[in-house]
Amino acid sequence: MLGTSPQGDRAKLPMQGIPQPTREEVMKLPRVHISTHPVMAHKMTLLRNKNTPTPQFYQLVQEIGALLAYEATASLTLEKCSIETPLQPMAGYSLAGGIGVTPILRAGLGLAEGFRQVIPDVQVWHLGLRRDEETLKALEYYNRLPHHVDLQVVYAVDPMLATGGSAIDAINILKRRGIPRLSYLGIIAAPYGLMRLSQAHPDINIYVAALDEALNDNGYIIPGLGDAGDRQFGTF
Ligand SMILES: O=P(O)(O)OC[C@H]1O[C@H](OP(=O)(O)OP(=O)(O)O)[C@H](O)[C@@H]1O
Ligand SMILES: O=c1cc[nH]c(=O)[nH]1
Ligand SMILES: [Mg+2]
Repeated sequence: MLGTSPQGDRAKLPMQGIPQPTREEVMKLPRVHISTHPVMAHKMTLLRNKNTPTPQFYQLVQEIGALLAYEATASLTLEKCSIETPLQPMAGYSLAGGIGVTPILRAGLGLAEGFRQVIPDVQVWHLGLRRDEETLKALEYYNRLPHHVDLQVVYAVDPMLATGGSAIDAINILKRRGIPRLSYLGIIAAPYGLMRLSQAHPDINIYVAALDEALNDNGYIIPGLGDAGDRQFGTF
């Protein structure tokens, strides 16, 4: 919220005057994957449209989550297994090791559902982070990460990578649990948040559906899609 000082001056907005990198400066960062799939571009346009109603928006977030999961899991390792088809035995493959998905509440919930449509056999580790809209700092309010970790990889999922504060904190929290391999999946990144996440955690892979222009003075991604949590859950 905009405030006024006792002298009557307008308080500074949180991103006002903060330099931001351009799209071109961040799109070549290592381990950053920006989707180029035409189906993704089609769904993204439907998602961004301000006239898309909540039920369709939530459905689209899940569909985009499934597409992102498909792209992000392309490098997972396989192990051989033996099965029998109705006709004969054969050697097949199964994904090696356990997989986890961490929705960053609330807005990550729809993405996690989409991820589970691609790989149903995942552990879901819920983590609640809420961005303080005045300071843009993330506050942790819920944590159901198990103490016993037997996963090969965890995907932190959250639609919006704005200042990057929530994503950086989420990855820090997951790293403290000793996950050997971590990735971040998001729908839209701002160059500023993408650069900060990549610098804070150069060892993780980052998958996003789109890279937008900038953050506005309030820390919202432009052109963006508005508030991803409110649009999924109808809380305007
Ligand atoms: O990169 P950042 O500047 O940290 O901003 C991004 C965060 O803000 C949004 O969540 P929000 O705090 O609105 O919570 P919500 O999911 O409950 O709507 C979004 O889903 C991210 O978690
Ligand atoms: O543009 C933004 C920034 C943060 N959170 C959102 O939901 N949207
Ligand atoms: Mg929100």
